[in-house]
Amino acid sequence: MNWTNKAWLAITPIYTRIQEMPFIKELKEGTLALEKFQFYMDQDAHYLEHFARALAIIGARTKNVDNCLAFIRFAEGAVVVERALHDSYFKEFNLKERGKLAPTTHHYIHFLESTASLAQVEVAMAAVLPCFWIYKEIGDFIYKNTAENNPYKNWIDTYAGEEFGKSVTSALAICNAAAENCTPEQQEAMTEAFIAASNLEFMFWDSAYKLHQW
Ligand SMILES: Cc1ncc(CN)c(N)n1
Repeated sequence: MNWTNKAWLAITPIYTRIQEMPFIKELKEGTLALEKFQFYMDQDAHYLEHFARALAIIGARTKNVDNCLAFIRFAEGAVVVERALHDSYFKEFNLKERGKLAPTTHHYIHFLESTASLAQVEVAMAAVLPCFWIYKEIGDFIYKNTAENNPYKNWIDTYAGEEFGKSVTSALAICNAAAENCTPEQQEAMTEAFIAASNLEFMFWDSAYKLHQW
C-alpha cells in the first residue's frame, strides 16, 4: 500500500466527521446561514494567502526541479484562481474588506508556514496535502448530492472541477514518490503532519459554523 492510501486510512474517521458536520451538511443542502458562509469566505481569503506562501516555501526547499515547479504553480493557483473566486463572492455576498484573523485560521496558517519552513520537506508536503485532497473529496461529495439552485454552487463547482482535480492528482503523486525515499520514521512524521492538517480542516469549518472569535 502506498503512503497516501495509508494516510487516508489514518484520517478516515476525521473525514467522516467532516462529511457529517453541520457546516458541510447545510452547505450541501443550500441552507447554510449567510453569516456563517461570509465568516468562512473572509477567513478563507486569509488562509489562501498564507497557504500560497507555505506552498512557495516548499517549492523553494524541494531538491527536485519538477517538484519545485509544481509547488510554485500550486502557489500561483492558490493566489490567482482561488482569490478570483473569493473576489466574486466578496461582491456577491456583500463582504467589503477582510476582517481579523480568527483563532483557528491563526493556528492553521502558522502550522502550515512553520512546517513548510522548518520540517523535513517531505513532512511539509504531507502537511499541505489535506488542503488539496479533503477539498477535492468534499467538493465531489457535495456536488453529487446537491440541488441545482444551491446558492453556494460556484464554491462547490470549483472544488469538484477538473482543473482542481489535476492539481490534487499531481500533489498525491509527489507525496507518494517523496515517501518512497523516506525511512519508516520519516513516513510516520509525514502521516502525523497529514493528520494534524486534516483535524485543522475540520476545525476551520467548525469554527465558521460557530462564528468563533478570540
Ligand atoms: C481552509 C482551506 N483548506 C483548503 C482549501 C483548498 N485549497 C481552502 N480553500 N481552504
